[in-house]
Amino acid sequence: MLAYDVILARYGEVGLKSPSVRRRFEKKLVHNIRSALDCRATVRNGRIFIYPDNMEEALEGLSKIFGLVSFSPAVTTETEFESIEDTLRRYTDELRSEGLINTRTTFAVRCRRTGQHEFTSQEMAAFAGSVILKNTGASVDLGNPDMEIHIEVRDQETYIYHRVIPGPGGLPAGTQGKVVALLSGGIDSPVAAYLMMRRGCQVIALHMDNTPFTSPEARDKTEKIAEKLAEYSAGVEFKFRTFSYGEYLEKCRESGPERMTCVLCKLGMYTLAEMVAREEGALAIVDGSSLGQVASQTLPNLLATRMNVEMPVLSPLIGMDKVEIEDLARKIGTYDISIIPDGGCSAVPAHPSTAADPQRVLDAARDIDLKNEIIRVLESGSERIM
Ligand SMILES: Nc1ncnc2c1ncn2[C@@H]1O[C@H](COP(=O)(O)OP(=O)(O)OP(=O)(O)O)[C@@H](O)[C@H]1O
Repeated sequence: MLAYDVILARYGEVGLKSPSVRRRFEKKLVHNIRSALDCRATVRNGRIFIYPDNMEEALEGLSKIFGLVSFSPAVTTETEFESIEDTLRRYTDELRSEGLINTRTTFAVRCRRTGQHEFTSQEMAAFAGSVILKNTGASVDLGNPDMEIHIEVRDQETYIYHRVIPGPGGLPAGTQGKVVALLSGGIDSPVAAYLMMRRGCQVIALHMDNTPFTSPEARDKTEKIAEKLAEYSAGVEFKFRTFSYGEYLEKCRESGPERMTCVLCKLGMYTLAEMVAREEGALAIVDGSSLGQVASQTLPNLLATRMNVEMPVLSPLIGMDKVEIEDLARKIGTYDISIIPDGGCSAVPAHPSTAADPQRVLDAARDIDLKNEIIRVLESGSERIM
């Protein structure tokens, strides 16, 4: 492998902020990178320079740092024609031995420059191009090359790289405040939590354990999903709390209309989520609803299940198709855990209500003494797993 000594990382939206917000975001981004990789990292002129001990591990780690648009492992050399020529020769020798460049391939040099130099960017690109051409026999194609080789001249140091690895985008974790994310063992809610984390939120993941209506596998799965999500939270605490919810669900079945069991279950969840959010200093609730996907996610039911809460309930998947959600779940690594069979929930009635009438839901909530039941769930305490 090439003897890379630094990673140049780029950030997008952070760069659009006002100078003071930008400084705060940059600081957080660097803090998160250092926590993930345990290495030196600094910001200079709109780039983050990262000096890891283990390059491959670092590249893997950076793919989970929100706020990064892309990053490139690079070789540093002095801004002298001789050193650049020498380094380019070694660099392209290595590319040749990896089969990435040869007499049948085309390349282009892209040069960027900051600082005062006695050459222009075009002159440097032309110089580098002629070195590469001589060393590899590859030909130049500026319009549609097989490979781009980048030369970034920054004052007295020059960086050479050819890989530009896409980052996850978004905003640095921990810059947008806290949310409580309702996490089931299903495919959707982990993706919803991930999307809010990508927008910079700190997540308190909340799981209602529906034992005896659900199996121990359902809870174990959710714990594994939480562990996976926590990988995207370097530099920021990720909490996972579970509450025993089975007794409340039993009360819904006993004292509520059968068809409304799922609606009352969800109404209770959002009610509990809001109480936990107040305890945790969170300002919103996140769930994995996607309009019309299942019986509980019709517009009337979305309205009925949120009637008790004042905080915004954010549903980042609301307009997404199942296939899109599944693709994202695969990409972030939660899909394979979510599809482990767990037996589902045995409290679901044969014909769940798909268009619950708000007034009837409120009446049913009163009949089962929902608020007090949920306060009891809250007071019986949660298990903090992470
Ligand atoms: N046991 C639970 N604990 C915490 N949150 C839950 C639980 N069950 C459901 N939720 C939340 O309610 C949302 C809607 O759940 P519902 O069962 O209607 O849909 P779903 O398509 O099965 O969702 P998912 O795929 O996320 O499980 C979920 O996306 C999740 O955010």
